[in-house]
Amino acid sequence: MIPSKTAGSSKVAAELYQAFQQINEDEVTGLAERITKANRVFVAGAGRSGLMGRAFAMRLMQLGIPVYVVGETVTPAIKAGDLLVIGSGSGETTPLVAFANKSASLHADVVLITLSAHSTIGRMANHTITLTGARKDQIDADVSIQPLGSLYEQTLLLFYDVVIISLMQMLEMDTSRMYENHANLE
Ligand SMILES: O=C([C@H](O)CO)[C@H](O)[C@H](O)COP(=O)(O)O
Repeated sequence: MIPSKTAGSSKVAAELYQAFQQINEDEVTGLAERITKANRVFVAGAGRSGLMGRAFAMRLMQLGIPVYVVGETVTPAIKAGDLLVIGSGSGETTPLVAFANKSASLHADVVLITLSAHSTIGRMANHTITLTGARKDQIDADVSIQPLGSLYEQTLLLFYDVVIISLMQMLEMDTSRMYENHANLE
């Protein structure tokens, strides 16, 4: 579908607002609690979904939470007691299926944030959080004027940011303490 020339920004804002209204607050606090209970947090995702995961990992680090991005050279082995957070709209992206499988076999906690709760990763995860949006392969779906999985990826980023706010409350952290952990080699 080719978007019309008018009102693109207000349509994007409206569909993002609608997608975000579907988010259950219990899912936000539930993920925040899982993060506080985990020994370490591993964040995984591919492509644009992975970029949102990296942004989330940065904020977790600034909160003082031990966190790694899967695929980085300094990322160690996942173990029982750790948490793997996967952001995948399809829940079918091949390397992420392998990460979920390996983590589950090692008894790490696996959480998937997705559009597809019944996907391959959804069936393996200990917990699945379902967001609203268009899957990247549903190119004719009438869910969004944006291409591919953009609406899902934006909603994922905002969901991650709301989890950070919940963690700030739980850990009694404020933005000035988080700023102390901000990168200074940039
Ligand atoms: O980069 C992506 C693509 O541009 C879709 O908008 C996806 O985020 C990437 O392909 C990963 O897909 P999912 O695992 O299905 O989120």
